Amino acid sequence: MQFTTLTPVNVLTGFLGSGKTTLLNRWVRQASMRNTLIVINEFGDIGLDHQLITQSDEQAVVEMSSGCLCCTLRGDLSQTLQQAIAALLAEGKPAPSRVVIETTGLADPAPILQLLMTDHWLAHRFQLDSVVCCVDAANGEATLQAHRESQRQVAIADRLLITKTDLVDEARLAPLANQIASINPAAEQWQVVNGNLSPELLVGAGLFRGDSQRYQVDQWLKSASYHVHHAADYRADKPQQSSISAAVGQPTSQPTLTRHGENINAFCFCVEDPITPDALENWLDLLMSLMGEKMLRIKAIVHLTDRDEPLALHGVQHIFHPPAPLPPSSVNDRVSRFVFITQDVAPASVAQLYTFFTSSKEAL
Ligand SMILES: Nc1nc2c(ncn2[C@@H]2O[C@H](COP(=O)(O)OP(=O)(O)OP(=O)(O)O)[C@@H](O)[C@H]2O)c(=O)[nH]1
Repeated sequence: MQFTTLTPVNVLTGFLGSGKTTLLNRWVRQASMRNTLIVINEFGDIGLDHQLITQSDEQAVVEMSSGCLCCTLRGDLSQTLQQAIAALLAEGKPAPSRVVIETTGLADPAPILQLLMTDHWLAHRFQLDSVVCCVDAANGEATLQAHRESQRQVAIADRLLITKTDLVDEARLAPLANQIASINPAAEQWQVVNGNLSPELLVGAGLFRGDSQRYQVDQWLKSASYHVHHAADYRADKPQQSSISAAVGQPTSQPTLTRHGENINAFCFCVEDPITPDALENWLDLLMSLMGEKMLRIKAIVHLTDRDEPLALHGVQHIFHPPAPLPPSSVNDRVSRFVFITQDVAPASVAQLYTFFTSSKEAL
């Protein structure tokens, strides 16, 4: 896979009224956002948000209304971008150097990420750079309790912005910050008033940074932010978890229990020895077919028995991006690390399925 020519895409999500448009308006006015194509998805025939974006010659704003990108408009994203880019070129303007997609407040961002991986035209031209999620400081806690979409938006994000912090006391911010960190421990958190935040903090969460021309494996995977489960601890001959996973300083492994009884789990599964390609394929295939809907996001650096260079994997629900080979120098060891963000799937289920395929491989 060739990363260098792909245009970065930032997905801006967050529940209804959480401050997405306010942020976008400030964000795209920054000099570093020149030549950005903004796609705004709104419900209803007469969307308003696109009118709230200050337009200039340096940005193009296109609106996708009458439906939600995560449900009914999936096929339209590719068409919308193709038309918008063709229109820019016809006006003698350059193709965009970045695309920002603002979702509806009720959107599940996972299908939008899937689209970027599966749509042939999109996948060959764009790569996900970051998912930015706004969480309203005043309503965020209640919204998270009540709305599954809001939990999934937080769980899948690379950057979590607590917005409207001018409306609440410091004392109310801490519980919300803890709540969203328990759902998504690896995402950077920032507090924002009226969308005022440096644009540099919102971008650059992808595996490859075009501006630096390098792979940023640690910043992308952030495996150290998660509670770690080791494959060796789940072997049939070793029923007890070792003390490694209970080491001091490990993030909590407590799932975040929502009102609907759904657990968001964010964890890292480590495999010390290189994995056979068959075991990897069988394990991931079964995971996706049994639990795909509940796999919000998977990122992994994988070492296989039959190749020296590590592979980067990125999956959303049932879909995986084609594996990207990385230069061996981009990692420090041969440990495979899989970061999972799941809804209602315990780490033990993922680990035990892995054990099944690896310990019984002679029988397969
Ligand atoms: N006090 C305060 N109000 C804010 C802030 N950010 C946004 N708002 C207000 O909150 C309301 C909703 O903000 P929007 O930016 O439209 O939120 P949105 O997420 O785009 O809303 P939808 O498109 O309806 O989902 C607006 O009235 C904003 O002016 C903030 O930091 N402080």
